[in-house]
Amino acid sequence: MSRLHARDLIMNVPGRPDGFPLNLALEPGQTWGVLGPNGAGKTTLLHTLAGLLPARNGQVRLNESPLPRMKRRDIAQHVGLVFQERQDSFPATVMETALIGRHPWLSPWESEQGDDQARAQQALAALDVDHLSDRLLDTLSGGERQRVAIATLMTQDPNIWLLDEPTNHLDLHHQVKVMNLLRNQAQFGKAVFMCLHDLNLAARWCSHVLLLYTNGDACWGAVEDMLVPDALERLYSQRLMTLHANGVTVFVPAQ
Ligand SMILES: Nc1ncnc2c1ncn2[C@@H]1O[C@H](COP(=O)(O)OP(=O)(O)OP(=O)(O)O)[C@@H](O)[C@H]1O
Repeated sequence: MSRLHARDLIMNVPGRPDGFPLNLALEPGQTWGVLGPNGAGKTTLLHTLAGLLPARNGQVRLNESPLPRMKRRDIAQHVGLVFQERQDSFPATVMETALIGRHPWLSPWESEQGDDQARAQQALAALDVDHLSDRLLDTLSGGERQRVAIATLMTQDPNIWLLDEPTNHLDLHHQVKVMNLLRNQAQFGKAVFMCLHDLNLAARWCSHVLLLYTNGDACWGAVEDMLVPDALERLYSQRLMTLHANGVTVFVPAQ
């Protein structure tokens, strides 16, 4: 089990005042949704939590160790990140890409073993891309590539999963499949923290929500306390209609 803790964290969004410091811990079993308008700092926050960007103030601690004092490989054994944008510099097959997830667990000259292959195979199957194992990544559709990226994170098997808009490019069936998979991972002890633009996915699949405002304000808590129409309308500068169907609350933008 791992715990990632943002302590008085001010992320470094260029040109923006400090805003509200974040004090939150990602605990095993939790599924967090980070919501906010374009430019609010969601990606910046994810990269700061992964130790890829320095904080302007405050700290990110992994099991009480400040991230900047840790080796990248040690961080990668606990924390994994699915990026919003991917640049694949080298031609690689789907299987080779998934196996990159094992690198934090291998010594520098060690190659992947049968167990690593089995993990990658299992992850690709869980994301319905195992039939594409031998295909070059740059021949895949957007949704297939997104599912390979999530399978690579699953192959890495960190305790803390950070995902930047994991349902980007996915059809409805795969949105549901991926959100179920993420929630299952949390139920097995992972902590999941993901940026989302879809309020309804957050409402149905997240246990906790962080609202990030463009001016640096932030608030967070249990999903039922955070997804209230007034707060969401202020967040997006957009009027919403709230509907109830089959015991589910649905938010729809008013015209
Ligand atoms: N290198 C940079 N130089 C200048 N501004 C930057 C840089 N990187 C990010 N920003 C700005 O910081 C702000 C936050 O960006 P970030 O990508 O974190 O937003 P976001 O909430 O993830 O947005 P989106 O919903 O559009 O993905 C944006 O206004 C962006 O233009």
